[in-house]
Amino acid sequence: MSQITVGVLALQGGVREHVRLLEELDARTVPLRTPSDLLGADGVRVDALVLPGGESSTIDRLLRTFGLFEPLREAIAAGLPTLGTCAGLILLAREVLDPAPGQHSLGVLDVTVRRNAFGSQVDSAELDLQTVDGPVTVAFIRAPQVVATGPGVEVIALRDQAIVGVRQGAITGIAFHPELTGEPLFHRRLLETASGAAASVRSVA
Ligand SMILES: NC(=O)CC[C@H](N)C(=O)O
Repeated sequence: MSQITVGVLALQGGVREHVRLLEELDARTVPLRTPSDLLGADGVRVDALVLPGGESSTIDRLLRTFGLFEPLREAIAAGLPTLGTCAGLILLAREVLDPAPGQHSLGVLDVTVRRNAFGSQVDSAELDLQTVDGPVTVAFIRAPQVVATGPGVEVIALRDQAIVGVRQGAITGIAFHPELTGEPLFHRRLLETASGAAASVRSVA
């Protein structure tokens, strides 16, 4: 398998832990801050994307300030394999029930989310969850919850009855942080999806 290059959105939030986990899985990573980090002369320069946790309204504002909002939205909508964690899930969502004033989202994942759904700043927890791909140990930090899903969206993880992980095509959104516990399942999946996508592009070329 040729090496996969993952663009990690690096405007704000928990970037380093994603980079470490991806590199442990033999991926190459590039920090994304500007449109030219994402787009080269021949199109999108990365095979996959990670949108990390942090503060979704801040990341949204910086995306628009740096002119990256629209290129990122187009690349994901066109099928670039993407993993969004926590604030990254909020950024992907079609609808945010309780946005900060002026907060936008990319609208590429057909879900409605509620921010800070499990309590406030003090609500941080390391939990064992069942997912469709097996058990994981992950961290929740001021996590959102998915409160509605569109028809093409598969639920991949629940916390009690709350939806905390979803997949739609090549997009995965999770409300929690696997990178903080070193849980590789979701990043491994992202790399597998990206290598499948790269192989199918090569076979039609
Ligand atoms: N850990 C996180 O990413 C928290 C997300 C934060 N509550 C937000 O609304 O953006």
